[in-house]
Amino acid sequence: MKWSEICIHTSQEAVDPVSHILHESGASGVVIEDREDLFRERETVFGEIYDLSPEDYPEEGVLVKAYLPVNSFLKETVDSIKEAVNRLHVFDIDLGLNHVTVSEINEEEWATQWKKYYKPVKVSERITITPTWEEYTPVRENEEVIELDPGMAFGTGTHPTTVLCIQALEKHLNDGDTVTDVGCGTGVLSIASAKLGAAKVEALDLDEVAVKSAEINTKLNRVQDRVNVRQGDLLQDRSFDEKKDIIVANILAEVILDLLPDAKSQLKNGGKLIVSGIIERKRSMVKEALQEAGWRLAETTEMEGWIAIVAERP
Ligand SMILES: C[S@@+](CC[C@H](N)C(=O)[O-])C[C@H]1O[C@@H](n2cnc3c(N)ncnc32)[C@H](O)[C@@H]1O
Repeated sequence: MKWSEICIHTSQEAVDPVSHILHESGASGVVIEDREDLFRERETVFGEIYDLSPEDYPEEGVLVKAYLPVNSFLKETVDSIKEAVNRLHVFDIDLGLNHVTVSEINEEEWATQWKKYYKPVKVSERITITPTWEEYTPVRENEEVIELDPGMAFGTGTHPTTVLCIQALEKHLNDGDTVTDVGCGTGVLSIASAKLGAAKVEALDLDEVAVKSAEINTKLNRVQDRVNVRQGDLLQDRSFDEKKDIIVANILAEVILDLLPDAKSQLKNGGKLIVSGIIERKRSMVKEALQEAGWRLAETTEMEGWIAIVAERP
């Protein structure tokens, strides 16, 4: 997986709200570089001497840095961070230079760093996701564990949009259902579907790196007999003749709108469409499009500014 560093040059006054915005946007940790730290009197801990280097600090103001995974949501995430920071003006908060830069982190340097933040996570009542390098023993009777090696594809399984989709699958998927996972990334939603009882899952993604990753992960989780992974664009792959009980798509709002006509023709009567990847601002756009096309809205859920919608085929 690739990571981006987002660096916001701001004022001392804005450090807390800016850090909060970054955390809310999914950053695993925030680094604060404040020049005043160079001159602050400090206590030493067990004889440790703080040796701060002035060149690591800005001439004025404070740098607040955070790390975000490079994925198809990165641009949207950065745009919404900028918007949220700009809105702090409304509260009369001085934003200082308010200069935002985004840069990609050298993967090798970062490779060992980010693994520290990626631990087993319980994402729903039944599903826990754990990276392959962590030892994890289930603690509940009906717990299902998904082991993932995200590599370069999207989907550590912990992004709010993925979590919302897994929770929706847990609620709406019945034993023996058939599922199509559009934009499967690491295959996390296909694997979750199989573990929750799906009889057959078609997983597709445009990106060949994602397809490889999903193939590896389905084998790792021993569900390859029920999950068929292939490279494909949306639902335009006509080889999926059989109508499905569920279509799940964690893609951007605009792509979801393109998907609606095909989803309708490829779902059984009463079949469910689970979509996420929708930021709050685009919630009504997607809802209106679904309603106009006759879909019945069954459920809308929200996590950290992201929305998931479950709709029933008209
Ligand atoms: C946000 S990721 C979701 C990955 C995974 N399903 C999850 O929930 O973690 C979106 C995925 O959709 C794929 N994608 C984007 N547009 C697509 C399209 N038109 N057809 C198929 N896949 C697409 C991307 O390559 C990416 O892997």
